[in-house]
Amino acid sequence: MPELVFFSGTMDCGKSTLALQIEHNRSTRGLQGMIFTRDDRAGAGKLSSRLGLVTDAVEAAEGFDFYAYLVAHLSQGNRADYVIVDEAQFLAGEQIDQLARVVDDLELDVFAFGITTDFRSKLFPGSQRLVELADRVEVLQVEALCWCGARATHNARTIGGEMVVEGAQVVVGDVNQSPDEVGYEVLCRRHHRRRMTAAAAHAGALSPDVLPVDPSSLADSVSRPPSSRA
Ligand SMILES: Nc1ncnc2c1ncn2[C@@H]1O[C@H](COP(=O)(O)OP(=O)(O)O)[C@@H](O)[C@H]1O
Ligand SMILES: Cc1cn([C@H]2C[C@H](O)[C@@H](COP(=O)(O)O)O2)c(=O)[nH]c1=O
Repeated sequence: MPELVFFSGTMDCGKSTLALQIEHNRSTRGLQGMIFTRDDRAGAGKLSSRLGLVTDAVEAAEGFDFYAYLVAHLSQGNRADYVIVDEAQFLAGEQIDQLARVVDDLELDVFAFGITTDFRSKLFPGSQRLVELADRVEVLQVEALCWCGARATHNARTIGGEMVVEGAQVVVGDVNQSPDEVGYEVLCRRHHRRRMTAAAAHAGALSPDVLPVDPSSLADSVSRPPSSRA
């Protein structure tokens, strides 16, 4: 049975790499895929991974009709055995409905890849509809890590290393940006809630406010046995 599968995770957890691997494994066995993306960092009509791999893709801009495109493609005598869609979070809900129809009526597997939530930890419209409609939701197993070492589950938007919570839902960008650019950082929920990025944690560690203790009293307490301390 063909399936609509949503591969989800935070930014930088390997979704585009997996999309390219699925494409590679199937195309080397003679299958023909249709690859779509929207607003990839590498530019329009590209599906790119941070490992350096990139492939051409059809840019599924606002208003693009997946079902009509594939029906036209097939009825012109072209082949499509499966469909890959990257950056699926950016799609409209109705475009995800079209992908479900591609699975059910055209009987093609559709593999969609995207982040689930935005920088405010709210669902993107495309991801919401995928969670509602997908046959399977697969959370990527190569976990991205928060600076504290816990599994990263949330995406923070940063300016100068500080987490921001105001702004447009869609701002194309990357992790590890220079401090003056808008960037992103993956965090565990605890640190996303506290708006504590790596830079904020580092600044806090260096701040004299973190340990409001007189250094001389510390020296005093370690030189005396615990029983004699106040
Ligand atoms: N220099 C590197 N060496 C090994 N793995 C890397 C390197 N750079 C990035 N990666 C891997 O690539 C992943 C990001 O892959 P990518 O497909 O671009 O992520 P996503 O599409 O989920 O944002 C990182 O989590 C890491 O596992
Ligand atoms: C959290 C968040 C992310 N984005 C953008 C930033 C990137 O261009 C993509 C995610 O790409 P990746 O391959 O998964 O790293 O989404 C955004 O526009 N708004 C957000 O809140």
